[in-house]
Amino acid sequence: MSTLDRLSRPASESAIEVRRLVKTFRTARRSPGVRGALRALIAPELESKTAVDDVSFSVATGELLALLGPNGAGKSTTIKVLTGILTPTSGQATVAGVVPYRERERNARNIGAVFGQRTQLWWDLPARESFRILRDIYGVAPGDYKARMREFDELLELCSFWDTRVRHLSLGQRVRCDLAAALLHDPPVVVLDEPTIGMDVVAKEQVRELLRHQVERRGRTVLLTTHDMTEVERLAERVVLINHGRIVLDGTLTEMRERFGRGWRVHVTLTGPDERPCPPGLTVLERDGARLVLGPTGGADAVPTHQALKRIIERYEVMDIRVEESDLEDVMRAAYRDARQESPA
Ligand SMILES: Nc1ncnc2c1ncn2[C@@H]1O[C@H](COP(=O)(O)OP(=O)(O)OP(=O)(O)O)[C@@H](O)[C@H]1O
Repeated sequence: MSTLDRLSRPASESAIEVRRLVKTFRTARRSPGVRGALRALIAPELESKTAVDDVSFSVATGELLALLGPNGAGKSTTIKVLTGILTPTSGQATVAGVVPYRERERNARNIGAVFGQRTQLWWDLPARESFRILRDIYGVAPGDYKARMREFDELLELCSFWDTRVRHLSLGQRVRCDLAAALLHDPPVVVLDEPTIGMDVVAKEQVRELLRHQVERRGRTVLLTTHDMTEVERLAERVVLINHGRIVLDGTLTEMRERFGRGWRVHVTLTGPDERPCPPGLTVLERDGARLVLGPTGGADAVPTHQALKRIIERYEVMDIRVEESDLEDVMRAAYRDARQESPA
């Protein structure tokens, strides 16, 4: 599918469909010591771990979706099913209409994958050689290869290190090469598992810029996992939040803030201590002499912030006033805490 085809497709068509996906791993339980090792060898005691538990979501063509969740939530397992590395225990997944674990080769043409913690390049070869091998594997035409490498170099500044062996690249350089390699065959879908883990701020921004470019200009569909909330804020409009293998929320960033954010607070410094009751619709959350922290009574939507500010200024003699919104890190902390409380023991 060419970039032109992708850009002219209706945005609602799903590029990724995950329906009632379940993945259970069976592993041998090992008791400590030599006896335990022997027992595990002769009569292994198997235990089951359900990493993904009835997960359904879809990603529209040309959309960037962030798959979020705490450590061990089931994000990588979901991504591995989409790349065809893992076969689900039940349920199903399709990527650009192909069932990844049934048609791995066809799926490989439709999907580019980046695993921040692992490289897909040839460890002992210079990065440039890996690109040439991938070019031949995927049959990328020489003109396209040249044009794409030029574009990747402009966005990711690859040429200063692409003659270095992959094993000698720094983490940031290696992931930038991995990204270019994943996009070289122009796949309509890209999945990235923590692509910017351990990167410096400049390298992170380059990767984000490239992803934005891929979605907005190339019409690519991107599924991203990350623990970096700045990344989520800069790139994603929609998020799927999972915990213990189950979906906790599928919605926009605004919906996530509304559900898990603690809303806004107003920090006020008065000209002197003032014991008068606070204005209607507001509650004093903290009081320290002339300093007050006020919040809405009965949820963030109870009073609009501009009304709250007006009422505070009318009631008190104010020296300084500032509104504090809970940031995305706070929202995620609350979401993970909530999900933990709701999850099965
Ligand atoms: N091959 C495997 N065998 C057994 N258990 C596994 C296997 N792979 C993953 N798990 C378990 O499945 C659960 C989900 O793991 P997964 O790697 O999908 O989490 P994650 O959301 O990607 O976490 P993180 O943010 O730490 O990368 C974890 O409890 C993990 O220990």
